[in-house]
Order: sequence, then structure tokens, then C-alpha cells
Amino acid sequence: MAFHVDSEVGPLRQVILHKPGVELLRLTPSNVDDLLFDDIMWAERAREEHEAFAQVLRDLGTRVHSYHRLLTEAIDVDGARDFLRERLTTPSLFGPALSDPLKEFLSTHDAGELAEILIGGLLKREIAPHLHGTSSLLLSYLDDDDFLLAPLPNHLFQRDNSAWIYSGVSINPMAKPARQRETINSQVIYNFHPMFTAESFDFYYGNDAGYHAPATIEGGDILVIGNGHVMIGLSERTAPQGIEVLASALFRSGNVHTAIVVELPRERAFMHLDTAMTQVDRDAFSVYPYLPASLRSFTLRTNESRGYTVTENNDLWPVVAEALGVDDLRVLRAPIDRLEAARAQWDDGNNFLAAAPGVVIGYERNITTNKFLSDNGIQVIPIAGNELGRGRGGPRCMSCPIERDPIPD
Ligand SMILES: NC(=O)NCCC[C@H](N)C(=O)O
Repeated sequence: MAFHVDSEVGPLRQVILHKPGVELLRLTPSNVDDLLFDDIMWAERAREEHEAFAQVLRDLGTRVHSYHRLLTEAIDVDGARDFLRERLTTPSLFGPALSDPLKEFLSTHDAGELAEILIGGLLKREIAPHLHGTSSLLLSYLDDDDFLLAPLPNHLFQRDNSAWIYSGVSINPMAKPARQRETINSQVIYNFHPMFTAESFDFYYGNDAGYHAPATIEGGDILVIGNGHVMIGLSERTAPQGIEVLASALFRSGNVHTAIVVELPRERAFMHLDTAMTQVDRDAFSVYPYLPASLRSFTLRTNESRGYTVTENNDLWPVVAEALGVDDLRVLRAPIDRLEAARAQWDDGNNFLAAAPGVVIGYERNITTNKFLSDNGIQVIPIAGNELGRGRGGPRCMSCPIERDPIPD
């Protein structure tokens, strides 16, 4: 089985990244908020920073796949364009008049350019020449520089839209409208790219055309801590219903027996569990120092007769220690005051991507947290995130591991 993710910190073998493209040029001061960015980016510099991140991973021995390339290659596989026509060119999305011309466009357009459009979006003035004078109210209403198809700049954050959990994947129904169409692109890759169709694996959730809200879930909320356990954030993005649907599928697969659910503050700075805590070693987590103690946690356990049981925990960390099989779990909270902690949190100060136990990649700007981890025996490999960080995600958010070993003995 080529694709599986068996832990958070075991050796990272293969990962999908998306080097940002034309979609960054489509962020403007008036649309950044809707597109879930906090600022416009200097696109060329963001691409350089991203390339440096990918190179760090390659130097550590991780195979890096490009999301854009996977999508391009998948589009040219038999059936993929039919799938796109069915999912994307519905009368509710574009009005009946545009359905046929857009179907034609999807059938004939070069795969690489089509992948770029599916990620980068399409302006009215770019598509108009292909529509041969079609009468459409939507088209008449739009200005030349309006989007017929919105860009998806958050593909940069590959962690969220699909998540490998042991030997299966969840193609996550996303909470925010700006990210919901990402799912279709990932469905194309996982259902048509030969790299995936050659293998057999479970689809846990989201591999359909259904509308799943309010049962949303995003990958940044899913931590695969190993030994048949997962941690799942109950967050701004991930609803209890989404957790229950995913957990049921995980339990049915037999790959998971216990889900530890962690409640998070409903704030943008804590949009996913991995913005508040990440595992950095076989026995250590880096955690936002001022996470309120009042936040609750629950354990869902598979149960033959009742599907699963739900128990509220008194204290999260002993439950996590037991799941990991360690006597002394190190909960590393950087010694910083509330002001610095809030700033570091905004800059993804706890969002580390582990390449191996005790070897993690983090943004260089979080100097105090990084030094604190180093003092605790964790090797932090710093990367620049001056531009990338403006999308509010760090190295873990930007990566979708597809092959990671269990934690070695
Ligand atoms: N796992 C993560 O925390 N991902 C960061 C996602 C940032 C993106 N701009 C979003 O708001 O969805």
C-alpha cells in the first residue's frame, strides 16, 4: 500500500504541495477577506518562499508532488472531463445558457491551462471569446474583470481539503464558501490520477456530489497521532456533526478505534487544531501557551453494539499520553507573555510540520518559540514566511502528507 499516514511525526515519505500560481495575482484589497486572506501577497516572493519550503522537504528525503501537476495529469485521464462537466457546469452555478458552451470549453481546453483555471479562476473577459455570442444574463451582468469562476488561493493550504488518515483519505466538505470548490479538484485527482487509481484505499468522507453542511470538517483539525487514534479539533470550521460522520467512517474501516475531540476557541487565530498545537516529537507537542483551560475534550470510542460512545474527559493531556503510549508527555508552551503569544499565534507559531521525530519545519519569525523548542531537544528548521504567512497558515497547513511511517521504536 503506497499511501498511508500512520502518525504525526514518523518519517515523512511523500507529500502534496501547491506552489501558488496565478490565483495570488487575483487577490485584491476588496476580495481578500472573502477569500480568507489577510492581505494581498507579493506573488513572486511567495513562490520563492514556497520553493524554499519544498526544497527543505526534498533535502530531508521527502518526495514532493505538485498539486497543479497532479490535477493536469488527472484531467487527461478518460472520464475526468466528464466528471468535471457534471460537477462544475450546472445551471445553478452559471445559468442554463452557459452550460453547453462551458461543457464544450471543459472538453476541449488544454489540461494544463484547465488546471490553472480550476485553481486560478476565470474572468469574464477571458472566457467571453470562447462563448460565441451566447446570450446569458449572468454574463451580461458581470464586468469584464469580474470572476465567472472564483480563484482558489487557499489551495496553498493543502492540509485542509484532503486528509490522509492511516490507509484512507477524507476529501473534506469545507466550511467556508471560498474553499468549497477545492473539493472538486481533489476529487478529480484522487479518482482519476493513475498514481492513486493504481492503489486501493478507503474514501472515508466527501467523495461525492453531496452538500454536507453543517457536517463540515477541515484537515487542519485532524491529527493522526498513531496507534489507531486521531485527534480532531472542534473548531470554527469543524462541526460536531462533521466529526461524527468522519469518526463513524473511520471506525467502520477498522483503521481507527478512538477519536479525541478537542474544543477550540471560535476565533480566526485558532481556525484549526493545528494552529493551536502540533506534535513535534514522539512524546512532545508544541502548544499555544494561553489556550483556555476551560476548553473541553471528548473521547469517541468505537463500540460494536452502539457504533461509538462519547465520554467527556477531565483533562486532555493524560488521554493523549495514553494514546501515544508515553509516560511523560511533554506539553511545550513557550515562555512568552500574552502579547507575544498572540502575535506568535497569528504567525503560526505552533504550526510545525514534522519530517521525523524531533525534526520539524517552522516559520523563522517565531524566534522565541523556535528557540524554546531547540532548548527542549527539537530541531527546528526555519523557513521564510513573510508572504506565505499572510494567508494565515504555516508549514503544516501547507502540506498534505500522503505517505508517513508510524513512529519508529
Ligand atoms: N490548517 C490550517 O490552519 N490552514 C490554514 C488555512 C488558511 C486559509 N486562509 C483559511 O482561512 O482557510
